[in-house]
Amino acid sequence: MEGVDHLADERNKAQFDVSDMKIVWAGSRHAYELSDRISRLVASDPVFKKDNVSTLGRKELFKNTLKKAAHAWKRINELGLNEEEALKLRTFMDQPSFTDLHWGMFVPAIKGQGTDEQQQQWLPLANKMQIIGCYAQTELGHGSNVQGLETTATFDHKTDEFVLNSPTLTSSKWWPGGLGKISTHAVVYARLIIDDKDYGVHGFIAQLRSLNDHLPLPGITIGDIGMKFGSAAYNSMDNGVLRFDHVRIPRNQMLMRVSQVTREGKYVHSSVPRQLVYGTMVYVRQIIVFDASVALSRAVCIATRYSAVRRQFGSQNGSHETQVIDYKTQQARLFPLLASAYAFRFAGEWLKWLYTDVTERLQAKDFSTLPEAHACTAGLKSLTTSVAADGIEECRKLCGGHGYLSSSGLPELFAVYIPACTYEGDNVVLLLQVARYLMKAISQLNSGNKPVGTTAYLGRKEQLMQYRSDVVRAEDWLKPSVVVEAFEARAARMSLACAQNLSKFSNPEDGFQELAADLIEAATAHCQLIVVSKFIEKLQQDIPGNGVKQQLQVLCSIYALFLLHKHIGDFLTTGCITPKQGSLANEQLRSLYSQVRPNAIALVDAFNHTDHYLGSILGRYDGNVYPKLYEEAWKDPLNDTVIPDGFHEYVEPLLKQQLRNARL
Ligand SMILES: CCCCCCCCCCCCCCCC(=O)SCCNC(=O)CCNC(=O)[C@H](O)C(C)(C)COP(=O)(O)OP(=O)(O)OC[C@H]1O[C@@H](n2cnc3c(N)ncnc32)[C@H](O)[C@@H]1OP(=O)(O)O
Ligand SMILES: Cc1cc2nc3c(=O)[nH]c(=O)nc-3n(C[C@H](O)[C@H](O)[C@H](O)COP(=O)(O)OP(=O)(O)OC[C@H]3O[C@@H](n4cnc5c(N)ncnc54)[C@H](O)[C@@H]3O)c2cc1C
Repeated sequence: MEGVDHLADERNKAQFDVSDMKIVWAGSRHAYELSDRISRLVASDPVFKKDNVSTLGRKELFKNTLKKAAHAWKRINELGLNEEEALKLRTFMDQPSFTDLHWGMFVPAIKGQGTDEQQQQWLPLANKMQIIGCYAQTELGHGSNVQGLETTATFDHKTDEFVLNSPTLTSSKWWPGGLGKISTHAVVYARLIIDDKDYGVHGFIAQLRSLNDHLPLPGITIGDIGMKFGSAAYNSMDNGVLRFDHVRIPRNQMLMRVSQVTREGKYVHSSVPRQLVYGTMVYVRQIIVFDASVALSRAVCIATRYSAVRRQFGSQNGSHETQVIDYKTQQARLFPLLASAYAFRFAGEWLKWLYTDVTERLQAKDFSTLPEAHACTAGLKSLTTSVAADGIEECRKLCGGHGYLSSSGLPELFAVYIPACTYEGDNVVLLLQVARYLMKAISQLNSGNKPVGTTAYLGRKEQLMQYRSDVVRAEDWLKPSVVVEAFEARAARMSLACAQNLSKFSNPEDGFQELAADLIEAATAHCQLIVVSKFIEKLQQDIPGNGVKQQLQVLCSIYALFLLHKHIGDFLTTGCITPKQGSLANEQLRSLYSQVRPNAIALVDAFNHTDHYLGSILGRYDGNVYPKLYEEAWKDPLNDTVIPDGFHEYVEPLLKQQLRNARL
């Protein structure tokens, strides 16, 4: 039944204009048109075909990735794509490769931490891909504890060079993507040593491989760290190991925007805060939040479309069985994830704005919003990637047995996505950073320092401690102010309780360690408040399109009330709401699920994912699942022959032996 839209009835039920929602999802008409054009370009290019990658061995997979990365670069140049378009093309290629780190971390690290001269020296080479770089920070012994890194960069007065060295096994760089087999250069994080004095971790540009024959330069040991989780997944990336044996680099290859070393070996710290050495991580965390909405939207799109196609039970007098999407349990698992995808999209948009704002301020030497930018990027990175990773796995279960098939696209999506909970900062470690930020804001309340930005609500401490929700009917929970107040009161009370408990310790650090589990719950409540608030703020904007705003209002209420339901313990124990108000929220949630139901397919269509990008038979736009699943099974390499390799060698003798035994 090629060409038939099996989901047409579902699409006809929609109560809003999908084409307008596509623009809201993309962020602007320009962003929509760009994504639409580039995703189709990639989907129609046979080199970017990806339905066979999960059956490739590591070497074949890696070669296939190199081929795609080279082809992407060729197409970018042939078509004269700008930076934004090129990024989209690599995104829709949908196969992690060394280029992600080159463009995503190496180039931004030089831009953020290099002086103007250093940028002029290195960026033209990197931008033309005459050199390929990676971000070599993590070591075998330390990832989270950046200050604990062991690689050294010792200044040699005589030669005006730094000597890079890996003094211990645990100082081996371990994990950097693109390092293992491809990068010619790296931004290497190492302890700066001058005259036996340790100045802490700084970034250095080091050449790793010859530009003539690609062999490692003298003194450099380098390789891939081996297979990772899943089949294809992140195995298309050459995460690497690197050791330096007294490798010399010129002094001007230390990234010197934040601090400098002079020819005389004098360490000079500029007025720029030292934390800017961590700036590339802030940049990438902000991208990762945006990416979380994309990853979750892919899984939700697959699970929603398939839930409308799949039928189980409920047939009466020969009628159709029930579509599984009509089961309330399916809705209660799926629709909060749909709402979360939208919520993270708008949180990501806001975070991008915050990041741009902080960058502009930094140029003007205003560093005041850097701590807020760090706390928000760290916290939202943690929150959104954890939800997206768990959400992808939930979507797999929502698709029943077929969700476990590689051709559902979900196992691959899960395997490639879950390291996002670890890379760019372990999610727990990052929440602890948020908790520190909150405790600091609270400790400053009495000194007249008014909290600003996302912690401004803590300034209304007295009012929030008095707060009691005035909800009396289920519909009251639809009012944005009612929701925001409840979330603010819960977050404030959790943080204030932690602060009070911390004050009982004579050594605050001991208290912080002891109360860490409570602190990350308070940090989570704060981050959830940010996402809820940003969704609500988005809805205060003018949103054109027939029925679009109404749908987003429903999703926003689902996002908030689902969280309230899930964390009901927090809201009750802090005394923000009563059990009765909690059950009214739940009642409202059920009604909201019914409102989403007719719009569900259109809401996932609004993501505008091509079938190529989704890479899922269950999530096909046309819903033609069964014939395609059946067809796909026959393509498996095991089905190339009727009798598999090894049968005659191992199984046939066994069968024959058993038959002989039976005859005796
Ligand atoms: C297809 C195309 C896609 C392309 C799209 C591109 C995407 C690209 C691909 C991604 C693909 C994955 C690629 C993974 C790449 C890695 O994973 S790279 C390695 C990442 N590593 C990490 O994230 C390590 C995590 N650890 C850390 O960030 C820090 O060391 C920690 C945890 C913040 C602790 O730092 P610390 O200095 O020991 O800590 P602490 O004493 O707590 O902090 C000192 C002060 O600095 C502040 N601070 C700490 N960090 C920061 C910061 N970052 N900024 C500002 N201030 C900070 C603290 O708030 C504190 O301030 P005060 O309280 O003193 O005012
Ligand atoms: C796929 C992938 C790609 C990567 N790419 C790069 C790259 O390109 N460049 C690069 O430099 N690095 C890269 N990394 C490394 C990555 O950034 C680190 O693995 C990450 O920052 C976590 O650090 P860790 O491995 O030291 O974890 P650990 O800190 O050892 O974490 C182990 C456990 O300890 C807990 N823990 C640690 N510290 C604390 C604490 N203070 N309080 C409470 N609990 C704590 C954590 O929550 C976790 O449960 C990559 C990693 C992966 C998986």
